[in-house]
Amino acid sequence: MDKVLQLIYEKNKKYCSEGKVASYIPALAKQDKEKLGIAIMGVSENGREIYTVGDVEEKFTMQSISKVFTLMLAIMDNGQDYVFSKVGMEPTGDPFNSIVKLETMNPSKPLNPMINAGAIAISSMIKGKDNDERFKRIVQFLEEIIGEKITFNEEVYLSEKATGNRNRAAAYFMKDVGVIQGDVEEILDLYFRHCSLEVNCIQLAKLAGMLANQGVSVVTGKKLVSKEITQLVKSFMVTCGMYNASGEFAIKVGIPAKSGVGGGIMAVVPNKYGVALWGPALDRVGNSIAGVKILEDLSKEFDWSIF
Ligand SMILES: NC(=O)CC[C@H](N)C(=O)O
Repeated sequence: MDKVLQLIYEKNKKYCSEGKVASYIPALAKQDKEKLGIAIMGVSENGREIYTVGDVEEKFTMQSISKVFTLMLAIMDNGQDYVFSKVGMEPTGDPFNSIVKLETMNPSKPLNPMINAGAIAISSMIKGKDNDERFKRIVQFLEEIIGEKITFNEEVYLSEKATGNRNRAAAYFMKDVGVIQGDVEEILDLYFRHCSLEVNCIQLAKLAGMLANQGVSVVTGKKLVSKEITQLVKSFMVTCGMYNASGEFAIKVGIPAKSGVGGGIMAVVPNKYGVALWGPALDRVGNSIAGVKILEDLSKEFDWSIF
């Protein structure tokens, strides 16, 4: 694995210069687009080693990858019936921050929990006496999976909070039509906070490992999520995880994956590997440009497609 990984890394490094770092969140524009890291965590009982190459120790913000974990918490807090009475299960051909379909859906609800509007609605369902407690529960959930502390990027959080007006528009619309209850600014604040949680590739591979391992932490061996819920979120990752490029990704790579505009991609090879990529240079839909190319090569090389 190590040798192949190195070759695939070298072959695809050039794509970094073809992409662009996200700049609509001003603090993300400071990221170095030449960074690239890959971490692959084995999940089988006798093969829990971790293979790495590149910038795997450096932290980046999870952004949309955090939506997978808030969705699991919201389902554990409220049950599937409630969650999906407010948020749909269908993919979209529109960008992740689009609000165009919010008004035309009947009944009015966001298409799925992986687009921004859906994830904001999911944030409103996380239980806790106040925002600090809700945020702490998200952090603790992630820490339980990887068995170590998770950090938070205050600069990115404040930057998005100051500029995230499209998300604000989606949230106020959803309040108006009854998709979300409660204080809109508080809900947005929780959403911006969980998007600004930081991981490195090694930690992200461990998070993916829990999903590959049907809800059992590969670090602590603790069962944290039911198999049913991990299947549900992996299905969303297949149909909606790579934004409006999810169809092409399913054809070319064929595994559940979720990307974030910080340049991270979390991918899952069921029962085998938790996979993490990080390259802040993004393609036109907002996925790590080198990350997607690397996943295509890895999937071909190791026959990862689930289809
Ligand atoms: N695609 C993403 O990673 C989007 C997350 C980002 N925080 C936003 O709301 O725009």
